[in-house]
Amino acid sequence: MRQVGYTFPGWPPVVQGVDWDVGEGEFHCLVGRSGCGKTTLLKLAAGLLHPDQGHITFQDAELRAPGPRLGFVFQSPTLLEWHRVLDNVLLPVSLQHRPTPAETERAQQLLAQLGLAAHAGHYPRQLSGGQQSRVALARALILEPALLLLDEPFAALDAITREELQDDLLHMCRERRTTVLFVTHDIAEAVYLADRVAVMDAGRIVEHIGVDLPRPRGAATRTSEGFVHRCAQVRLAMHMDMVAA
Ligand SMILES: Nc1ncnc2c1ncn2[C@@H]1O[C@H](COP(=O)(O)OP(=O)(O)OP(=O)(O)O)[C@@H](O)[C@H]1O
Repeated sequence: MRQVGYTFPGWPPVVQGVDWDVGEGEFHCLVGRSGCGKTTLLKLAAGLLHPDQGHITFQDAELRAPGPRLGFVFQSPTLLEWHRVLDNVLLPVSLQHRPTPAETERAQQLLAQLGLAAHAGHYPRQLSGGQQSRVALARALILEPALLLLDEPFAALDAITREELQDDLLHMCRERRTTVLFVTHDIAEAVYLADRVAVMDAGRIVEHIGVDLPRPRGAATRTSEGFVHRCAQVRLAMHMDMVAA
């Protein structure tokens, strides 16, 4: 992104002067206070909104090509209640053509990887919140997106389920070398997941913080000195030290 800006008509600018480079296969988290413009920036990245200043370019040939090479996971799972879990996962395929046996097999594999093999024939209302979030993740991955965009996908979950899903997400994305932009207001979540954390304030990215903690990450990461140090660095960039004072 180069000098990207966006203004809703009749309102002050929501995103201003954003420069953001995301390398192929990297995991970037975007943190910031409520209302600072994170979702709007993610929608710009997804092409759901178009910048009225600056530009966004994809160097990855797959993303430049036409077609759905981009996956999106929203804060609520947004599953279709009248479709079974397997059909929800296959929805992006069904919108294009009747799923082939190979695609159905792939959906089943994704569900199995996310611990949901036994739930393929269930309806969303028969699942817990965490299970529904996993289905939404499988649906976003079914077309093997080169870029995955997630907007606070685990915000409504309890702490343990959330940590499990963070590990699932990391594992699935590393395996596929998916490039990820993940919006959260949870600093620990951002540091645990990311290669880089972008800190946003009042429509601008005020700092990009590299997170060089070793991978694969796990329980030991969350209590390591490096992790605590990086969290403190992000807090400082968000001026949360002043709030605490
Ligand atoms: N359709 C709209 N029209 C006018 N203003 C909008 C519209 N959508 C969002 N805004 C404003 O843009 C600003 C940024 O909103 P955005 O949803 O991007 O913030 P956010 O950082 O994702 O917030 P949160 O963490 O609470 O989800 C807010 O002040 C919001 O009121």
